[in-house]
Amino acid sequence: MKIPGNFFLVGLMGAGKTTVGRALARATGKTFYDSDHEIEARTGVRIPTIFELEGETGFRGREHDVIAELVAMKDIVLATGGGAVLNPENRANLRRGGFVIYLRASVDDLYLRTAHDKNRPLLQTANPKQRLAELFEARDPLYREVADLVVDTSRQTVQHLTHQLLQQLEQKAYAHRQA
Ligand SMILES: Nc1ncnc2c1ncn2[C@@H]1O[C@H](COP(=O)(O)OP(=O)(O)OP(=O)(O)O)[C@@H](O)[C@H]1O
Ligand SMILES: O=C(O)C1=C[C@@H](O)[C@@H](O)[C@H](O)C1
Ligand SMILES: [Mg+2]
Repeated sequence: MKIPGNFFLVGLMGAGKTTVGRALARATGKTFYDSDHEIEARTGVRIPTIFELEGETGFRGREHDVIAELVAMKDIVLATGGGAVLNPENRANLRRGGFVIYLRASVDDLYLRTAHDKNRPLLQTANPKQRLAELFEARDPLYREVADLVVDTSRQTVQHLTHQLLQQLEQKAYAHRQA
C-alpha cells in the first residue's frame, strides 16, 4: 500500500531522525530530506562553523527558512534538526504540512549515540550528558505538542523501528489524511 503524504521526524540529537528517516523514505518510496544537511549544502560549511560565525540565532534563522520551504513539498520524509521545534512557526509549519513522528530515546541512549560525534555544537561542553538531560526536559513537551505519533527508540534496532513505523503509518497516516 502506498502511504500518502509527508512524514516529518522530530526528536533530540541522537534519536535517529536522520538514520530512521532515510530508511523510512527508502521503504515508502518517498524523497528524503534532512534540514541539517540542506543547511550545510546551501551554505557550503558544516553546522559548527555556522554556529561559530553566526551564533545559534543565525543557525535558527536558516533552519526556519529551510523547514518552511521543505514542508511545502509533496511526498517527502524530512528529518528535522533537534532544535527545530523551539520556533513556534516551525511547529505550526510541521503540523500543517504532514504527519509528525517523535522519535524518543532515553538520555543514556542519546548520550551513547552522540558521544563520538563532534558535529553537534550544543554538546561540545564539559558534561554533554547533563546537557542532553537539560535539553530533554525542555524539549520533550514541545516534541509531544507537534507529534501525531510518539515512538520509543531505546533498545530497538533501526531495522525494527522502520518496520514498526511502517505498520503504524499505514493505519494512522491514512486516517489522518481523511480527517
Ligand atoms: N535505534 C538505534 N539504535 C542504535 N543506534 C542508533 C539508533 N538510531 C540511530 N542510531 C545511531 O545513533 C547515531 C545518531 O543517529 P542520527 O544521526 O540518525 O540522529 P539524529 O536524530 O538525526 O541527530 P541530530 O539531531 O543531531 O541530527 C548514529 O550513529 C546512528 O547510527
Ligand atoms: O538539538 C539541537 O539544537 C541541534 C540538533 C542538530 O540536529 C543540529 O540542528 C544542531 O546541531 C542543533
Ligand atoms: Mg540528524
